[in-house]
Amino acid sequence: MESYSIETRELNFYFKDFKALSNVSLQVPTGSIFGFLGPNGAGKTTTIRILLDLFHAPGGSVKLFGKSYETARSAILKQVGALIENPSIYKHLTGRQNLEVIRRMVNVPVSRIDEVLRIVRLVDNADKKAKHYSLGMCQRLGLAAALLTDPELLILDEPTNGLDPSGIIEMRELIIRLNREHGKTIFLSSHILSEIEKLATDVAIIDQGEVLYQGKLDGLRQGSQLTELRVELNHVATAVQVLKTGNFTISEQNGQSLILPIQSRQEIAHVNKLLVDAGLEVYGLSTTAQNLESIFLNLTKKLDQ
Ligand SMILES: Nc1ncnc2c1ncn2[C@@H]1O[C@H](COP(=O)(O)OP(=O)(O)OP(=O)(O)O)[C@@H](O)[C@H]1O
Repeated sequence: MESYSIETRELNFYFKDFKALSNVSLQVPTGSIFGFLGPNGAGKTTTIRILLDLFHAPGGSVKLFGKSYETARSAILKQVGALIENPSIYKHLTGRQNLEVIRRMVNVPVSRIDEVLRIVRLVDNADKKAKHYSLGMCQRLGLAAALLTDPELLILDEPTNGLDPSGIIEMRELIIRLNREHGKTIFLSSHILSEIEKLATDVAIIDQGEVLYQGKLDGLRQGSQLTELRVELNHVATAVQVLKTGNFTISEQNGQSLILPIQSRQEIAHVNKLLVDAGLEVYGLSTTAQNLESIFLNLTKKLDQ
């Protein structure tokens, strides 16, 4: 049986009258890099705060390593390292001194500082003041701090946010190394599909507080029967109106053609008939398999309709 480092059931969360999370149930397999993907405002940070016991979701349940915070709070927190957006770093101290401040709080041997500096590849800059660090180096220092206790699970909220391309690549490689070489289970949030796609073994997609998909990334591709239909015709604007009236969603349009997701061959015939019956001239109909980006967009767009 698969074991889960994180398991939540039916998490609901309100900010006053606003429902930020709706029945969020997650299962994060031990050993996975689990991508928690959703647009801005989807509820990722709120979920992460609940996972770290910073917010409480009444009625729902949160288990980390099969234990709940009510009975095993300190045992759980010893096994979790977190990086939530920008880490708090004393800019007037060096990287090493920053780690020393935290080391004393978490009470691990001094030798661990060199170990984590090596893991995040900051050894050469360890004695520079943090005010001279790039954002990517600050993020890696934050991760080094989270690694001091050698936790089993890392929870990272948008760890590549704001980084330049080389910082993004370094952070991505670091996350993969932490998973493969150091055996960490990694839960990481992002609003960028291509980021998650390059890293994650498993994924959950959240939008407007609801989990829309959960499972392997490949399952998302295979599970989606959707393909895209490109229609070339004479009056695109009129065609858009006709198809919207027929309950189709248009994903793209330009002067000569439009693109819409379709689920079956019958829908192709139906689209064609609607357009011809409306007096339009259809010059071409062609289908392509949807890429992951448009599967994601379609999933998250459905809720807005
Ligand atoms: N303190 C708060 N008070 C009221 N509403 C809030 C508060 N914090 C978040 N929200 C709202 O709850 C929803 C979920 O926010 P959350 O920060 O969890 O989203 P997110 O997926 O992490 O987005 P982002 O990537 O933009 O941080 C959003 O609509 C947000 O505006």
